[in-house]
Amino acid sequence: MRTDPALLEVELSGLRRGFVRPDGAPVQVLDGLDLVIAPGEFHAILGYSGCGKTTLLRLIAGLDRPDGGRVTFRPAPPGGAWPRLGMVFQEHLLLPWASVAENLRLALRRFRLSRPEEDRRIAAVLALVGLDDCARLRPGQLSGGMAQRVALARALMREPELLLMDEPLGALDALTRRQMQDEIARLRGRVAPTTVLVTHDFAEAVRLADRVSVLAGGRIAASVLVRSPPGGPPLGPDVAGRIEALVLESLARATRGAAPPPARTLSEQIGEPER
Ligand SMILES: Nc1ncnc2c1ncn2[C@@H]1O[C@H](COP(=O)(O)OP(=O)(O)OP(=O)(O)O)[C@@H](O)[C@H]1O
Repeated sequence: MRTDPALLEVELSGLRRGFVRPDGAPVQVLDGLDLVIAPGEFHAILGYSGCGKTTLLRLIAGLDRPDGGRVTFRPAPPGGAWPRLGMVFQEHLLLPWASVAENLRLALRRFRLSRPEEDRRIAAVLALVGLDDCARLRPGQLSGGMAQRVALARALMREPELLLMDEPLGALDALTRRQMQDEIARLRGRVAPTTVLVTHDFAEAVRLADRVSVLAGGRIAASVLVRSPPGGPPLGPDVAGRIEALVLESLARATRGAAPPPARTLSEQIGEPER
């Protein structure tokens, strides 16, 4: 486990959030959810459509408030502030009339940096996502995969302590999606803030994450360790397959209301010596 004190830990304790449907019926989306996201961990949240993944991400981002429970960051940001966030959504949300570079510059607006420092950061982050030549293009001139790379670059511009991604590859075709998974895995070798990825796709979750948590019935029904330590080498297809099966089984059990106790180590989960 990485112990860099600069990396952020996120603890969610007893989180509750409910809504009232248009027909007046109450819906309790999160119902006493507990979860610890370890410092520097890439944590995937997996669950069926409508189970509350986006609701959870919005609470972690501070875009919404829980009805009960709390979100705690360690180390605590000074003055009770929220940590520096980077967010990526299914849609790239780039401004169509602005160039790639200007879209990235807008992400820095609040930081009041000098123009040369902004230019330096824009060039560095475009190089990081492999789009050095695209600074002057507009979003309409980019492919879907390129636009999502710019969205990722924009999230990284702020040098986030916490990177939150809500189905970032959900709008891409299968081949581009696979390419972008490789791209995210490559980036992870160079930039590694604590990361939460929300996805429907369990193969993607297992491919990218250090830990996969299954959200069902308003709580974390199972939490499966995939890589130990975080950011470790990719799994062989055999181990990945067994972990995918474990995640699916957890999801099926949770749907039946029978949650397994959370296993702690890779070896406990799949019966292999930990690497
Ligand atoms: N502001 C709101 N008002 C009323 N209901 C809401 C609100 N936000 C979310 N919900 C409801 O809460 C439930 C969970 O929504 P949420 O978007 O968190 O699910 P999700 O797991 O992210 O779904 P998907 O995978 O389809 O994006 C849904 O039934 C949704 O209709």
